[in-house]
Amino acid sequence: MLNIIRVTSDEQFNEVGASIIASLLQTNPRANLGLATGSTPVGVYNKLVELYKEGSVSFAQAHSYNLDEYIGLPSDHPESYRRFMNDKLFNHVDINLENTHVPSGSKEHPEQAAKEYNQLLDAAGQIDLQILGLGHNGHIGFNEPATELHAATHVVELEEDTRQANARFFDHIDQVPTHAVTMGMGSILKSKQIVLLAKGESKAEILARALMGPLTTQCPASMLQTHPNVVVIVDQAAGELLK
Ligand SMILES: N[C@@H]1[C@@H](O)[C@H](O)[C@@H](COP(=O)(O)O)O[C@@H]1O
Repeated sequence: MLNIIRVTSDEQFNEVGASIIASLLQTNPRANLGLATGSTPVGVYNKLVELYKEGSVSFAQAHSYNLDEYIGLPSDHPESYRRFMNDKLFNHVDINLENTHVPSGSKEHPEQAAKEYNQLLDAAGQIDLQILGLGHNGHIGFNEPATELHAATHVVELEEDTRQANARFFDHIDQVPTHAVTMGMGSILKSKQIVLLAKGESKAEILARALMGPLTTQCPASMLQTHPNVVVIVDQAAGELLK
C-alpha cells in the first residue's frame, strides 16, 4: 500500500522524514535502519542530527545497512558512500560505528564483497525501515533498469545517465566509477516499511511512472507498488504528475 505524504517546504520534507525514523527508534531502539545516499536524504539526516542533539532520539542500539557503494573509491574518498554517511549522519549521532554497514567497494574482489554483504543482510533478518531516493531512470539503490532485476546484493554496471547525474559531485565525469555494489530488489522489498523520498521537478515524471505506471523491470521503483507498506514523501514539484 502506498501512502503519499505531500509537503510544501523543504523544512517540512525533512521534518516528516526524520520524524518517521525517530518514532521508530523511540519504539524500537534496536531497529535495523536501511539508509540511502544521494542529495535527497541529506536534509532528513541533518534534521535527525538536530533531534539527537535535542535529546529526542538515540541511535545507540540501532543498526544500519546502506543500499549501495561505488566500486573502486577508497572508503575515505569524499564521494564514497561510507564517507557520505559518516559525514552526514554517523559522526554526529551516538550510533556505534561498528553497527553501521555500507557495502565494500573493493576493486579487487567486488563479487566477494557483494556476497558478504548479502550474508550480512541475511543474518540481520529484516530491515525495519528502508529509506530510498529515486534515480531519474527509476533506479532504487543502484538497481538500474534492465530486462532482469536481481534479488540479492550484486555488482552492477552504472548507466551513463546515472554517471552523468552523479558527476556533479566529482570534478569530472571520468572520475565517476563505472560500477557499484547494490542491495538487490529482494532485500529492499523484504523491508517492513519503505520510505521513498522524492523532491524537485526533475523527479516528477519518473515518480509518476514508478507509482502509477506498469510494473516493469525497466523502472525498478515500480516494484514498490507490490509492497504492503510504502510511505512516499514528495514536495509539490515532484508530486505534480501524481493524481
Ligand atoms: N545510488 C544513489 C541512489 O540511492 C539515489 O537514490 C539516487 C538519487 O539521488 P538524488 O537524491 O541525489 O537525486 O542517486 C544515487 O545514484
